[in-house]
Amino acid sequence: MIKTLPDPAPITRFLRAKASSHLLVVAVHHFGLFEVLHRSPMTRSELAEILQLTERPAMVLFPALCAMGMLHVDAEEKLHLTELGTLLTATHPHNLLGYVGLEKEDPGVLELTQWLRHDGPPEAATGLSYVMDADAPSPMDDPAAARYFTLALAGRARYLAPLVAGHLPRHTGHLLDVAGGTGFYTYEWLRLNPTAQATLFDRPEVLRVAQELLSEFSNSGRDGAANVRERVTFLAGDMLTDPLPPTDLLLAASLFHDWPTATCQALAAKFAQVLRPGGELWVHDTFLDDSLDGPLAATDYSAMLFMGTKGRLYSRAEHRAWLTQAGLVTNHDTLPTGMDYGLLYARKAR
Ligand SMILES: C[S@@+](CC[C@H](N)C(=O)[O-])C[C@H]1O[C@@H](n2cnc3c(N)ncnc32)[C@H](O)[C@@H]1O
Repeated sequence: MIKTLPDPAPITRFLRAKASSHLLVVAVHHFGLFEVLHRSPMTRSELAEILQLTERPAMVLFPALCAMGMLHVDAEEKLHLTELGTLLTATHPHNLLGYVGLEKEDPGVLELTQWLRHDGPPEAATGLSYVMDADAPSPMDDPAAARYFTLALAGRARYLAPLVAGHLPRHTGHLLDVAGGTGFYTYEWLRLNPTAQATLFDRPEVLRVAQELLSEFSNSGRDGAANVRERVTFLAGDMLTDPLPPTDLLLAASLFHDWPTATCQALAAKFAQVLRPGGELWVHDTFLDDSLDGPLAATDYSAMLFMGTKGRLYSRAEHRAWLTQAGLVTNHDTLPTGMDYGLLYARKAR
């Protein structure tokens, strides 16, 4: 049935398209970015310093403006205005500053400006979804909010999980699905691997919802679905601080994009440690291009994540750097799944 469905990517692209609009207005009218670059091309870090942006906001804003065709990156890694971008500078006789300025007081634009300046909400960690750490109470630990946010991901997981499971190795061993949410990625993989075992690791309130969804999955009548239940262990915990069980395969689906770079590095190292020799760490996510200038679907998604979590989207090269630092062996395979998502993986030496 899944194969006959259209890829829902256009829906999520339109859903997130407001991010481009808001980022453009912020850059033009609240940060003066186009005037700065009009005076002189410069590297990302030089521009971030002038605009007083830290790494995460800069890595949301600059790739987005490149993806929109307003900036480009030269061979020396300097950002320039494109010819289109110069239409947003005051000295251009045909500039559109007044027209774009009609949106500068839009509440979404003002909120994004504030978040980019603070690298997050002005009051620490309030309003963040999908993350649980020591900074503030998490909605993922509130029964109603955990149910709401987990079920919000169910449609995406139902579509993508069979595609992900089809790419993951066939195995008789153990899969650890960290921050597994609904559990659909685990259930679909176990269906294809009839003697394997899996652990779904997440917050306790999320796992309550995942157990209900497993009942639905087990009773679906699909081939191999009925005996999945007896091969899943639900393990509640905090992936940042609690020990994780040893495993042959580890799946990190839509996980790294919720966290800042330093946390991603620490998690990659922790995940690598629990892999058995020859084990594999699989990442399922949307990736920025390694050139950090698109694609637009990714830069819009990255801005939406910036406004809701502690993370952003990262490039494959950024992921591979963490995995290599963690002692794993990476490769250059790119495995698209759907909805602008893809897989990458790294192996632990035997
Ligand atoms: C964006 S969702 C991804 C869920 C699932 N992997 C998917 O792709 O549908 C992030 C998940 O991370 C979980 N999470 C956040 N902080 C966590 C923590 N400290 N320990 C364990 N899980 C955590 C959340 O409860 C949520 O289910």
